[in-house]
Amino acid sequence: MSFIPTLDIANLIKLFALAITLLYIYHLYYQTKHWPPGPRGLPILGNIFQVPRFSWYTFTNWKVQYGSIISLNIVGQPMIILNTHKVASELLNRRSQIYSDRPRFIMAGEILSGGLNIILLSPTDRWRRMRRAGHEGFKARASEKYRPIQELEATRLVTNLINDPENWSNHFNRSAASSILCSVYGRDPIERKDDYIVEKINTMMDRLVHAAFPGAYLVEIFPRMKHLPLWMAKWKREGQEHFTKDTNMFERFLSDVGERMLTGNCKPCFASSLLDNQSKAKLTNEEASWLAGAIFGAGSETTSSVLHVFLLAMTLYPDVMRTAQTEIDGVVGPDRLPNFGDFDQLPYIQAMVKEVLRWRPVIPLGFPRCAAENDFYEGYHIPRGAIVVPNVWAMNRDPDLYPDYDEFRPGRFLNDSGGINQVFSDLAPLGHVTFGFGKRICSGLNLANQSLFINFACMLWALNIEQAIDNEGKRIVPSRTACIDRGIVAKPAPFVCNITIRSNNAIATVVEQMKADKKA
Ligand code: HEM
Repeated sequence: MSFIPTLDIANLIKLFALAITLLYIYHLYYQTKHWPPGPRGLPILGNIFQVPRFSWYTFTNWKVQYGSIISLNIVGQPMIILNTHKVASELLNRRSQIYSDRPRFIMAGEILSGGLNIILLSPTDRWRRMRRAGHEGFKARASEKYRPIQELEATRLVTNLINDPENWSNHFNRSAASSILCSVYGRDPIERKDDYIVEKINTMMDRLVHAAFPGAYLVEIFPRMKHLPLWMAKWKREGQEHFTKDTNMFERFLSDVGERMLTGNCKPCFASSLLDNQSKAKLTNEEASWLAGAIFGAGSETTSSVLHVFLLAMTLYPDVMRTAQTEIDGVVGPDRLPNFGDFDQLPYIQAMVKEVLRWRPVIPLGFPRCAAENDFYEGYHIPRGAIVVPNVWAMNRDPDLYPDYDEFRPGRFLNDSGGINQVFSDLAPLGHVTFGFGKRICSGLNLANQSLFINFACMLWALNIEQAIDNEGKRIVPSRTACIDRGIVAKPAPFVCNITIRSNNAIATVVEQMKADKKA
């Protein structure tokens, strides 16, 4: 009897499959040998099962074990995690010609957005033209023209919090959406968070985030599927239908602004300056429409999530709240709400904006980049096509820059004479890296900073925020860490707190201010 299997056709196929698998594993091993260090994964599947939800915590723990740059293999797709300012600054700022690309999102970027969404675009000529137009609209000087809108929205937010404090989360969502919608499309403030336009754009953003999620669509793993005929690919058919509808919607929003401009009935807004400068900016109608729509999507949920973080910080750090209120009371007094004229005299509130963004970054893993070429960093190979993820959470908690990193302490951004430290550190000039890096740093950071400043100042002028008390008279301390991960944006898990008015005079002043705003 022979123990050597006979080489019939079935055994030949098995042998062939085994050889291919071994070759593939060897190829992967050879390829990954010079990658940055990282946890050992499974053959073929790599580290896919080691990347949990809220993965910024895991990546930050791995920093201790593997260092400032880590590599993972996600079913053959290399992923590089940047854990320190030094490595992020070197790659994303200094080598921006290699690292300004985004990973390819076929469903989200190419089918649902038709290659028109600035956030998902590769650094092509189209991205450059859109980016320039976005910069013109929201650079520091240009953002100042949105200050009246932001002051008005801050008063509205305070009014809503006085009238219905328990619904603070909805008020934050409405307020952020309204403020950015007015800035982008010059619309009147929206009354409800489920406003028609807000809902439409948010639904589109949710669809994009869902589509970009790893594993949501097979076409991301097998890109050739993109070319399947429509009758064979329901997902593609539906994606294209959404794209057509969204494009029509954005074009309608823009043409509506154009019509209001003709009748002299349009407030200055981003869309109106886009239309004024469209030919200079060399944007087609489709491009201009998508740029305005994407900007609303990029700015609304992010800003609202930061307001949630602010409330959590105030609930956990009453001393910080009182220090801020003392500053505001000294500068503003009891008879009017704070406004942007107070900006320079409120350095503690400016520092608070930085600290809220640092303490709980609402995009803890930034927005992914992609290596456009093979590259080497400190002897490690970063392969072309690798997804590059800046671990913003870890950087904002760098113990060398922020020794007590888990504490909410705005004072870290003040100098000895109590003024704001304009450049906190060469590695994190803004004091944090929550707005991203290099050529793709957030286009709306000036608008966002302004909005946070005026909202914090007005809320703290009018309101006290305290821990709620339960039925047994005990304080309800919200979790410092529990959060909701919405795909890219993360915000604190729901919590209760007590929001009360600081004085009756404040109510009267807010009511008067609202009346004046309505008249205007
Ligand atoms: C506090 C609120 C905000 C945060 C935390 C935030 C954060 C970010 C981050 C992390 C990125 C990716 C940067 C990178 O790749 O390095 C980004 C991109 C972007 N943000 Fe913001 N953002 C906020 C508000 C806004 C606002 C209000 C606007 C619009 C007025 C805006 C418009 C954009 C745009 C257009 C991009 C894409 C830039 C590109 O890919 O070239 N963001 N933002």
